[in-house]
Amino acid sequence: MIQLQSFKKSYGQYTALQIPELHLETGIYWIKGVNGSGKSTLLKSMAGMLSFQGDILINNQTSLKKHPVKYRKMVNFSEAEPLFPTFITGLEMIDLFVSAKNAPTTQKENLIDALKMQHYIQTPVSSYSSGMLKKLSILLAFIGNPSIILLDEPLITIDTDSLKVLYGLIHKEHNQKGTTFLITSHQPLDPAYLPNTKALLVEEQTLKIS
Ligand SMILES: Nc1ncnc2c1ncn2[C@@H]1O[C@H](COP(=O)(O)OP(=O)(O)OP(=O)(O)O)[C@@H](O)[C@H]1O
Repeated sequence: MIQLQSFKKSYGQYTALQIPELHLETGIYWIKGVNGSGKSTLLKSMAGMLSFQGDILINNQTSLKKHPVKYRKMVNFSEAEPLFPTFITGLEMIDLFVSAKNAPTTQKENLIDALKMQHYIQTPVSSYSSGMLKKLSILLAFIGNPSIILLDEPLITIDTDSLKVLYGLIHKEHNQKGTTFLITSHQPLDPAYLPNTKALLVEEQTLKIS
C-alpha cells in the first residue's frame, strides 16, 4: 500500500530518521515513540511537507518524488499543532480543501455536523481555541477521497464527545473505503473503537514493527 525506499531525513548534520525499506499494507497504524523520536518527522515526510532522501510510493506506482501532485491528492494530513491564516474562517478553509481535493458536495456538511462545529465555522480562525483548531485540522484530513490519512496526535486537545466522533469517522472511512490511517499518539488507540490497529515504534532513528 505504502512503501518507503531508502528513506533518510536529516536536519543539518543530524539524521532524525532512517528507514532502509518498509512496506505497509492497508490498515490502521498506531505510531508510538518517545518525545523527539521522529514520529512527526515521519508523518510530515509522508505528507510531502519535508524534503528527504529516498522515495515514498503508494500502491507501488505513485511516487512522491516522481508524481508529486497525484501523490499529494491521495494523502491527507492533520498536524499535531495546526496553524492557519488567522483572517480566514473555518468554512473558507474547508472550501479551499473541497476545491483542491474535488470533494463531494455533502461531505463538508456531514463532517461539520458530526464534529459539532456549526456554531463557529463561519467565524475567523483567530478566535478559535486550541481544541477548535484541532477539530478543523482533523476535519480537513477527511476532505476528499484520500487513500491515506495521517493524523499527528489527534487524541490530544479535543473533548471526549469529539474523540468518540473521531473514532467513528476513522472506523467508517477505513471499513467503507479501505483508507489507511497512520496515527501518532502517546496514548494507545482505544481498542473498543478501533479493534484491529497495528503498532509501529519509532526508536533509535528508525521505524520498527512493534
Ligand atoms: N526543524 C527541525 N530542525 C532541527 N531538528 C529538528 C527539527 N524538527 C525536528 N527535529 C529533530 O528531529 C527529531 C525528531 O523530532 P520529531 O518532531 O519528529 O519527534 P516526535 O517523535 O514527533 O516528538 P514528540 O513526541 O515530542 O512530538 C528530534 O530530535 C528533533 O529535535
